[in-house]
Amino acid sequence: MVEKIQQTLRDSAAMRWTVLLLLAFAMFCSYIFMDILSPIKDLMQSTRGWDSTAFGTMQGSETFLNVFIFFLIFAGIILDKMGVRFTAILSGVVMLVGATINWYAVTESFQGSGLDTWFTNNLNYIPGFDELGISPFYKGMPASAKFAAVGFMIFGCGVEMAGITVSRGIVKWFKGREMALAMGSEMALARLGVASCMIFSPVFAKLGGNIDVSRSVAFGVILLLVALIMFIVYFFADKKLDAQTGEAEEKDDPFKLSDLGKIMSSMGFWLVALLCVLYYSAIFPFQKYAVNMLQCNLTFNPVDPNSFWATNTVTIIQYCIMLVVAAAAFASNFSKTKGMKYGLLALAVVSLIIFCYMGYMRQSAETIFAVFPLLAVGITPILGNYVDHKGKAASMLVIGSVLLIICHLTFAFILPMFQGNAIGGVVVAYVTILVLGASFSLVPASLWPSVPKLVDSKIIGSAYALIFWVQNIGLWLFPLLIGKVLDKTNPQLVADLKSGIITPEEAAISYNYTAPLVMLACLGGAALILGFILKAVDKKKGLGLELPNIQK
Ligand SMILES: C[C@H](NC(=O)[C@@H](N)CCCCN)C(=O)O
Repeated sequence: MVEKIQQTLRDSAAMRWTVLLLLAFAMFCSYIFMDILSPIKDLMQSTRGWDSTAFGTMQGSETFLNVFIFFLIFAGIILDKMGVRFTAILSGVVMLVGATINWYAVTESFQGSGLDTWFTNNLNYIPGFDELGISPFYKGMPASAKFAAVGFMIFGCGVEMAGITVSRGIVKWFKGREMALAMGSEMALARLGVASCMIFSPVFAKLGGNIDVSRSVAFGVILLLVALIMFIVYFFADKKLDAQTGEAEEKDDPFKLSDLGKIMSSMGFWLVALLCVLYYSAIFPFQKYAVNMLQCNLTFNPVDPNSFWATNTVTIIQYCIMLVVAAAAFASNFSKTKGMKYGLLALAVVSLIIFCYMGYMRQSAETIFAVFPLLAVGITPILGNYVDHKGKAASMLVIGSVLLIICHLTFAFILPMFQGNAIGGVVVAYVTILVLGASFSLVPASLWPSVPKLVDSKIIGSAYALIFWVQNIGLWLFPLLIGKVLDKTNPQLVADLKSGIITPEEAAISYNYTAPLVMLACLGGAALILGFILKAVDKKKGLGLELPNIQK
């Protein structure tokens, strides 16, 4: 009997976790590309002429095809029909194609090319969409931003397809085993990707003293090539598993259009889906502006370019410290003794303090914001473990929403009060970002494992595709809205920029972010109300959201 169990690849823990590493590393690379331009919004404005509206429209385009052409729903069908390994490779190729277009759009060679002229004169609107005000292009949008948006739209199809494929891949390899931990670990690595891009994207853009934003994007493209290689290696491992088990791919859990009806009739599902779109709309779109928001609100004293703190060696040291924080916090989940656990946590905390101190000494908004996903790396698996053993998922959704509101309001009203106070501003920024990081661990760690409690296990794939689709509506709308609100609520700055009174460099770091931040806090408020409704529905209908995943 034991011999028979040992026969398949997934029965070997080493093999299972190696497969998870392949999938998670592919997602790590994709999350790096997703936010590659976020920490260099100011450089996009000063070197490519992308104002906040152009930046926001380009960033929001990532989800356009998923939302309006229903690509995510098709992705679910492709995943069912063709299986995990085919879809993984397809998503890798789609991401790479989109990213390459995106890269070309921001290169020097695009400037003045035939494509530049064509995009300047064309694609000023999409009939039908423009009338509704939902076009990813507009008249006057810089050609580079339009072409970059085309690439980012294609990339967006690939990355969301990869998201649902990786989730199903994890289920395939970990079902009945450490599935929640595997999902939490995959999310943690994805968050590390965001932290990495916050640190490295500006470094590549400013490498050698001359600014070239396309270098950062090229770095992201290379990583997506690595992601594709990871998926190809996964392909062979997965094929071997199927050969061993004799199973045909994914035939046990097919995606059917009729399943959508079943899912849509579940009130609990809708509450979670709406909470997901509201919460994530206040996080991912914010992530794209956060570095610029800090640049606009904090007073940075220029660091002497010849000093130690201005060198790339410091960047690498700081990144290594970041890895120590992540690894120590992550490993504490697996420690056998209390001494070991607290020792690792103490190491994580001390390293985090050193990381924050270095961010302050470097006077750079990007390294200050990097602690946001970093905290999520450390505590998402810890909270996932808590949900597995103690439950309380609905309560965690409520607490996460409360923290989200507090953080956005602090950024909006308290942080600007510290303008001119270099140390006070950075301390308030760090504390708020860390609390936001805790919120961003509480919600994902409790939201995603709650979905299987709301729908039949046979239609879980369709449920994730649908929830991602609903979420993508917000992820498309809010980057765009933030950009528009920024330009509308800073009319003097926009006018001064147009008339040349201030330079693009000055304009890029002088926005007042109060209005967009209040808008994001309102999203948190709506998520909080839904959280309370969900708790009440859970109590009344016995959905089991507050119960542990692992029943003793
Ligand atoms: C697991 C979850 N992933 C998502 O929500 C994806 N739809 C990625 C969205 C990113 C869009 N820029 C997560 O990362 O918590």
